[in-house]
Amino acid sequence: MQLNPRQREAVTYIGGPLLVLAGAGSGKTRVITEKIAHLVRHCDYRAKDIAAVTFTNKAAREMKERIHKTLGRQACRGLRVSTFHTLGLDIIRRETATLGMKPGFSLFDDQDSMALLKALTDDELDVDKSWLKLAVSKISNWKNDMRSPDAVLASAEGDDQLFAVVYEQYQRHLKAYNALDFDDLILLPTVLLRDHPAVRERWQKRIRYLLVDEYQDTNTSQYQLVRLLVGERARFTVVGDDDQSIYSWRGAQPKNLALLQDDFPQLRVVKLEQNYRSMERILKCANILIDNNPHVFEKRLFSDMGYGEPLRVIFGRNEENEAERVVAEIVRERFLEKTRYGDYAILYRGNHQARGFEKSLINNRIPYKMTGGQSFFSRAEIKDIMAYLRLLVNPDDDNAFLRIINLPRRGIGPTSMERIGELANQERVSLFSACQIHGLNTLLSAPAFHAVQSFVELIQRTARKAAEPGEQSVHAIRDLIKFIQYEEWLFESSPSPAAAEMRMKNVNELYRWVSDMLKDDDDEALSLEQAVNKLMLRDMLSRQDEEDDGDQVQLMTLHASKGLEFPYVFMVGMEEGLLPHQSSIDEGNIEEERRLAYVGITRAQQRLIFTLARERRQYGETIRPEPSRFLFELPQDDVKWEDSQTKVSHEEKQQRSASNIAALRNMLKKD
Ligand SMILES: Nc1ncnc2c1ncn2[C@@H]1O[C@H](COP(=O)(O)OP(=O)(O)OP(=O)(O)O)[C@@H](O)[C@H]1O
Ligand SMILES: [Mg+2]
Repeated sequence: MQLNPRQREAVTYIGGPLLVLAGAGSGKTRVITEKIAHLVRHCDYRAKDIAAVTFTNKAAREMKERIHKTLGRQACRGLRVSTFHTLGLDIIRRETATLGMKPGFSLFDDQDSMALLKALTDDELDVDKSWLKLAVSKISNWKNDMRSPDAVLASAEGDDQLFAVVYEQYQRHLKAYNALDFDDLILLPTVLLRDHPAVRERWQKRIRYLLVDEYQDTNTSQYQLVRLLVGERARFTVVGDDDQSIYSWRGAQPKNLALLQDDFPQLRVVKLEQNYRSMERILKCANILIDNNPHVFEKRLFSDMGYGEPLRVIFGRNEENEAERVVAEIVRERFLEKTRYGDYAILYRGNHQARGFEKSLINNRIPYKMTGGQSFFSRAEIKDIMAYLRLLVNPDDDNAFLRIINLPRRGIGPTSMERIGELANQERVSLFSACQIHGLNTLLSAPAFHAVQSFVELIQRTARKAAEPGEQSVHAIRDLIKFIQYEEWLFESSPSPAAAEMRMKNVNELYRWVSDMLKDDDDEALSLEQAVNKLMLRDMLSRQDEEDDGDQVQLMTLHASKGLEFPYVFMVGMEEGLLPHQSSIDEGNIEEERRLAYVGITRAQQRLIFTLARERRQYGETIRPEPSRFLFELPQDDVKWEDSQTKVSHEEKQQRSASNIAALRNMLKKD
């Protein structure tokens, strides 16, 4: 592939700081990878002198692969390609002594931070979830703005005074726990480099050239880190697009783009104008949409990939039907056009929207991969309940047994477990069988023995009921979850009631999922054993594929899709309240949502389909959402809305498409 003249200029210019400012798909990331190769091949740089920073782990992985392909693995040794946070962690790890930290620190995620804040405030204040969230975000913002607790305490007014006190305590406790939160990963190295000239010099020598992708999403402390790392020599290239700035909620400052020019007067700016990713029509729609936002920088973007087909808008009856229709579309195209599953991406605003799509893909046996957001089956609560189900269908499943024998707690401790284990070994039977061996009572304490007995009875009783067809087995599972008081256990063991509620919602979802399989109306009802195996297989497959992007439909949030591209894209949930998100509507922050829509649209290479639901369940009630305002901002000549005829004929169409899928599936099976 030939670089165009502007790209070549950006790649070969190493005389001073460089900013590449250009729209989506114009080859900014490409410039970064080519430039790394150029530095190693033609300039006096070794791979280990170079660091490249991207925004997500996935993007870092992809970038590394691209460079490996160009330079070969060997030549890439020591090259740092990572996210800001990983780079920060790297610096912290090597500088624990200067930082006055004990080695072996732990990292706190948002949930941990919330739990700590709750513990700190519990005695004196009666705080609710939204207060805690506000506290977390205030503290995060202060950290991103590099303001220490002391500085905040000195200047805080009104409500902020209380938050400042909490910030100070929170920070003290983190230190006592030898723990860091997410924002510390940037803040600590930044402060360290700022205050210790010797350390700063060491790192400036270590990282002789710095490249930053998605520069528009850096926040103040990240920008300071960049400044400190590049120092006076200012050997760096940053690339970005102000129209794709979508992280203001994490303190990202698109104005950092302008700031760069002030801080580095010798900055060279290169603009790229050709988009090599998308068909012209897709690009036109993206450009027209984003024109509704005010602009600081003038940018043009054209494509000569051909005009392409119209963008489409598809309606689902409800959210389930929306997911079914997307999957039907994929199945149909794959059959008719011989496309690959891996060519499809389903993009949504929030992770909670993914569930229905996962379900529909699984039901149709379509491989998929979910990026970011935790996949359903890796959640602890799902693993717990799955372990119960596995034990019901296979009492000899020792792993399942071990997971749940004392969960929820029933007083069967490690000593008892050891004894049961020894007995099982001795008799060469499974743990569950060992629990039924005469003589176990002499090995365990009386309470532990009784607990084991009632556990065995519970499993046997439920397994008998669950082996009956349809309704009966569904009830058996429902009764089991109630009987073990799993919900109460979640509330006891979760960091917050909100977390417990969310986990219980997942459990209910799994329950609904299994029930549907057990009492399928079209004679396809599965036995519990079949259902459990199907789910397990799905789980194993998805784990196996965690690292490799095989031929799988990609599921991710719009935020996570930044920088990526796919031949066929579905932007789902195109409704007021979802995109733009309700909280942004309330806060009047539509511009950021529009940029998010722009990011989504510009991921598509050949085909783009928007979907939405006519009805959606939300907090227990059914709402009838309005189509997203962004759909109306597109040039309507280029958008084909699915005709919204009367409901009856609409449903007829649904049925027809459902029976079409069944037919297609049968044909594919024969393939
Ligand atoms: N000169 C070129 N000739 C042909 N294809 C190119 C050229 N430059 C880039 N491309 C291709 O265009 C696509 C988009 O490039 P890239 O991902 O680098 O764009 P980007 O500006 O980083 O986009 P985004 O803003 O979405 O991150 C990639 O498939 C890339 O390989
Ligand atoms: Mg990019």
